Amino acid sequence: MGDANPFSEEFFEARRAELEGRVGPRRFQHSLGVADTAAALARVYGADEREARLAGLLHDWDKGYDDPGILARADEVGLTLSDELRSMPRVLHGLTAAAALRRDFPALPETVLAAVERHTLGEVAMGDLDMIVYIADALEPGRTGRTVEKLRKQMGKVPLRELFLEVYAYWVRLIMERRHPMYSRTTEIWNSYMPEQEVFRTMPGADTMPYGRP
Ligand SMILES: Nc1ncnc2c1ncn2[C@@H]1O[C@H](COP(=O)(O)OP(=O)(O)O)[C@@H](O)[C@H]1O
Repeated sequence: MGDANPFSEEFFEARRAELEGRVGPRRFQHSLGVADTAAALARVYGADEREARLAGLLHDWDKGYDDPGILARADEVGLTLSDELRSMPRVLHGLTAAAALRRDFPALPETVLAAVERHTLGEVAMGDLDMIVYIADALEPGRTGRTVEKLRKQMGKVPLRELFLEVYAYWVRLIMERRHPMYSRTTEIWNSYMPEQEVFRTMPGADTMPYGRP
């Protein structure tokens, strides 16, 4: 089963049914919305639709755990967490899901697992699929609000990376408005997409990871 072709309809349907038992009904509907939105974005931006649909379906695979549960899950799947991440259980489900899915379904491509892993906090040097799932998580039809509606209208109209940065900035604003703690690497991640950093990276002899290696 773990070796089944991850792009078959059987695999998708089996994970869909399993997901329904892992998360509540709203989260399940959200996941289906993210799968569809990610596939639509992949079509528009020239990425692999099947990978996008699958990563969208699986991104909240571990969202059903409560705070102590997700910390236990992190231990169970062998993650080594910094003290900071251990203090932020709400951001861990993508990291644990990627590790658990890699273990339980070894045929899943790393590109899909990376998109699942990065869907909450983002990362430096994200690929198209990573950005697509990050955006789809925020803009699937179940998400509401003026900013979401404005951003949704930009799907397919602005370059993928521009849309990703708009969505990332929207999330950072939300976290600040809600007075939630901000992951300390958020600035590093944001800066890595700024044009100044791109220029820096292309300079001969420049360290391509000026903020240190992950
Ligand atoms: N850079 C960040 N720093 C701290 N918390 C974050 C960051 N990005 C997202 N979060 C928080 O992580 C939680 C889970 O995010 P996510 O999985 O994307 O959203 P959702 O649960 O709405 O699908 C949210 O509470 C969000 O505010």
